[in-house]
Amino acid sequence: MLSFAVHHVLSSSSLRVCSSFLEESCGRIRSQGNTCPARISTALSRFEQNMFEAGSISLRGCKPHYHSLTKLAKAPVQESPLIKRRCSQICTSSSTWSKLIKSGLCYSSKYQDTGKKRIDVHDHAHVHSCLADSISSKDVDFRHRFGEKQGFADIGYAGLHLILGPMFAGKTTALLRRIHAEVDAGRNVALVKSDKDTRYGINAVVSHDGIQMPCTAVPDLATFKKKLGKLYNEVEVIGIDEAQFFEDLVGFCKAAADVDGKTVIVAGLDGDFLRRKFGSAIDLIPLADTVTKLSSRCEACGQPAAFTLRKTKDLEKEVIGGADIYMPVCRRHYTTEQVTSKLASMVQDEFQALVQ
Ligand SMILES: Nc1ncnc2c1ncn2[C@@H]1O[C@H](COP(=O)(O)OP(=O)(O)O)[C@@H](O)[C@H]1O
Ligand SMILES: Cc1cn([C@H]2C[C@H](O)[C@@H](COP(=O)(O)O)O2)c(=O)[nH]c1=O
Repeated sequence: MLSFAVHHVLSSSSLRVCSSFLEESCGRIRSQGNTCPARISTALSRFEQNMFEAGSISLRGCKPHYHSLTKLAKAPVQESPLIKRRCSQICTSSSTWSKLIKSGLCYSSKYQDTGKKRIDVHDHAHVHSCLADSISSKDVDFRHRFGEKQGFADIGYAGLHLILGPMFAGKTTALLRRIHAEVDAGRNVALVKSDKDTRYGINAVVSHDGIQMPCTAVPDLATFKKKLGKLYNEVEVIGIDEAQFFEDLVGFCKAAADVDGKTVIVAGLDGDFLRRKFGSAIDLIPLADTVTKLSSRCEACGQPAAFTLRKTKDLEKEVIGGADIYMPVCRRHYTTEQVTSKLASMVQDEFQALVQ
């Protein structure tokens, strides 16, 4: 199976272009009398980038390919994480490949703007079921682009997606739905939340409706990465809930999406009960591919609610809780209720002072 895949990869025109590019780069490096591994690995990175941009076939796990690169580079070339992560496309035998194309489940086209090759796969679930007998699910890897029709995959897509909004807006529900879609598409997914959120159990992301999925609960995202260890490289999609509580959110998400080629889906509060910025979820907006601000229903009037009102007198920024402490409200009721609750607490304080 693997040798078939390698054969297919090696005979593809995109690889020929890229391997001649590498040959040329290595030749140039050698003619300059420089066999420094760092230079060779720079050449390799450029090669990989071209390979990726030529955009059709994954070299994942193709050790013989690295063997031939080693020969070309005249230096040991390790399987690079970039290839593993960014070229996660369809890696299968040529016969299965043509079967996919012929079946009409998959077609090959070019991006109109760049002329680069693009593979579209229709109905990934159907592809899986049709080909289950001839390939293992590990051999086929479909990438989703959110916002596009379900089941219509755009391959090679890494990115950052933000789901923001007040409490009870459906942020966790939306996150879990997206994560489920990724799991169904056969991608390796890891879900993480802040360990400050102990409301509905610690090792699961749970929505206010009780929908849940197992997760890792950690104090910060560096700990999450450390906990995953080598597995981090295998993860293709990272879901983050309660993002407002992670101090290292921006650095982690930036590296995961930009450098490590992951799809990162972040759900969290944009503002606190006083409508101040909460944590650094909103600092991700300039870095994000998509930003969705969800709204809830105002508990006072049923209109769309963009804000969270705290029902208690507590003034600390972080107070973990649910409907016992918070309610979603519209602009009108946020303003009036804030004033009312401030007045109520002032009266209560005065009263306490009098009776003491
Ligand atoms: N005022 C409310 N109190 C309790 N539950 C609510 C309230 N408004 C909406 N919900 C429920 O919460 C669900 C959304 O939960 P969830 O996805 O966990 O939201 P979020 O993560 O944005 O807080 C809604 O589908 C709804 O059933
Ligand atoms: C508004 C606000 C909320 N919190 C806490 C309360 C909850 O534990 C989470 C939000 O959870 P959800 O999944 O969005 O429902 O944040 C807080 O500590 N301070 C606030 O101002």
